[in-house]
Amino acid sequence: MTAKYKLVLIRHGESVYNQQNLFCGWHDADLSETGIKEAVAAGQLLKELNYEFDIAFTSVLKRAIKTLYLLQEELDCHWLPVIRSWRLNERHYGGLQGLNKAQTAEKYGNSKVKDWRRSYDIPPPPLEKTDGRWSGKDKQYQDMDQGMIPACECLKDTVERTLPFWYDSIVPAIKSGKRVLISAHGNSLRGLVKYLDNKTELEITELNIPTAMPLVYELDENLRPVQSYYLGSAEEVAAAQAKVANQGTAK
Ligand SMILES: O=C(O)[C@@H](COP(=O)(O)O)OP(=O)(O)O
Repeated sequence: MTAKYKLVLIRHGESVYNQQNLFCGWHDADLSETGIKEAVAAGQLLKELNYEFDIAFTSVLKRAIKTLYLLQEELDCHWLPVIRSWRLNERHYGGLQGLNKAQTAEKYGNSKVKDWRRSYDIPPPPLEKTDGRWSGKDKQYQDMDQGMIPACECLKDTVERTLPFWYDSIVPAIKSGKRVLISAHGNSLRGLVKYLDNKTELEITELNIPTAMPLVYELDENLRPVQSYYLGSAEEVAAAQAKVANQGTAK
């Protein structure tokens, strides 16, 4: 198989919720100081390696939008068309949003928290519409059909709302020869990786995506992966992935 297209995926830099080890989901957390530095470093790395883009896609959450902006800053490409969609948002973490991951594991057990975080089809507990954390009150979603706003999502739900955007907006851009950058989230990207790599529901439970490490997909003419790799050393990537995996275990 010959690679025809290159696609770059990146999870945003560390957010303040990541820093405090809180479930974030659709909560619009900002980048932490570390997250800003991580995004700048990722942009510098892309620049050093001569990456250039023609279009970018991101979510409607500021941690992904600001990460993209910082990459554009380093790549000197603020002219880049940027398409934002709620369909690239993080998975909705329902009633877990705002709770500490390690404390939740102490309360419910590591295995339950791993099911909530990494299983394909086990959803976290739902949020009630009366809950102050209900996403329907956030400005981003005022024009959206309120019936589409999730109370919680498992990875399967996330994949089901991300893939229409992949097919309708991202695929045409790639096929027209545009070099595409996607700045998104741990789980919206896990869903996309599951789809691209055709991973099983079991395999995807062991996949963790680190913050602000560019993940390159080389795709053939049918957009099937020829190869994929992180930019950065294998040790660094493995350590960052292990750190993400361990966030959900009781301390
Ligand atoms: O919602 C969250 O807490 C994290 C992912 O959490 P885990 O599934 O890794 O617990 O999302 P992100 O920081 O990528 O937007």
